[in-house]
Amino acid sequence: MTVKAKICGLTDAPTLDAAVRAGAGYVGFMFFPKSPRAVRPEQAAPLVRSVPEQVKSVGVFVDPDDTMLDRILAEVPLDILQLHGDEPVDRVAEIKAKTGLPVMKVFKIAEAEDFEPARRYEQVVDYLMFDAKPPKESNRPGGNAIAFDWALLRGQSWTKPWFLAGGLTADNVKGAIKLTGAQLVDTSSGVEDGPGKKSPEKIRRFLSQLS
Ligand SMILES: O=C(O)c1ccccc1NCC(=O)[C@H](O)[C@H](O)COP(=O)(O)O
Repeated sequence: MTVKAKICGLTDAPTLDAAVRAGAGYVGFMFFPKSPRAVRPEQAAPLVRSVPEQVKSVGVFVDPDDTMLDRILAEVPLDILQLHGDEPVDRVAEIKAKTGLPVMKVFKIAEAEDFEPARRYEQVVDYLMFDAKPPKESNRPGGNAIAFDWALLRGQSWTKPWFLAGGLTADNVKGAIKLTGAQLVDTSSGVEDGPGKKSPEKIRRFLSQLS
């Protein structure tokens, strides 16, 4: 199976186009206002509508309430909801039932025991994502350009598809895949010239490493 990538934190048509043309399987849009990659619903809507059917549009949320989900989903035709906050398992199940959309739950990893909660969510979610635990000083739970110790994933098996995320770049993604066996990878900072400034060239370089 070819490894598929999610390019996260897209905010404009040129970089979305670069990701789609270079073969991204998933494209991500940030609905966390403190993120340097945040998009407003009216900004995201035309971008998501332009995405071809074979590429999945992922909305990234941090502990969203129903009002926020209703408002954004009324405008933006997302395919998958990525939950990047501290959503408990029953809230994740509620969001999935309420929206009818596949959900991806993110687990922030620094040591082996950080995988344990994922076992409780496995039956409920459609995808898992393993990302690095954010540094204490960060004002966001993801998109921090930090990798965790990928060796922690060795020997683990999961019943749902899972993404490897955190600090992935064109220079390290091949090694990360080799070490972990990941079939799905995610990057944001690694394809930027600065926080929130996606680079079409870096997106193409990253995706070229997967073929
Ligand atoms: O990217 C953000 O600003 C962000 C903010 C709050 C929650 C999640 C966020 N990003 C989600 C992603 O899926 C990122 O791609 C993932 O954390 C990896 O980021 P990076 O280490 O920058 O590649």
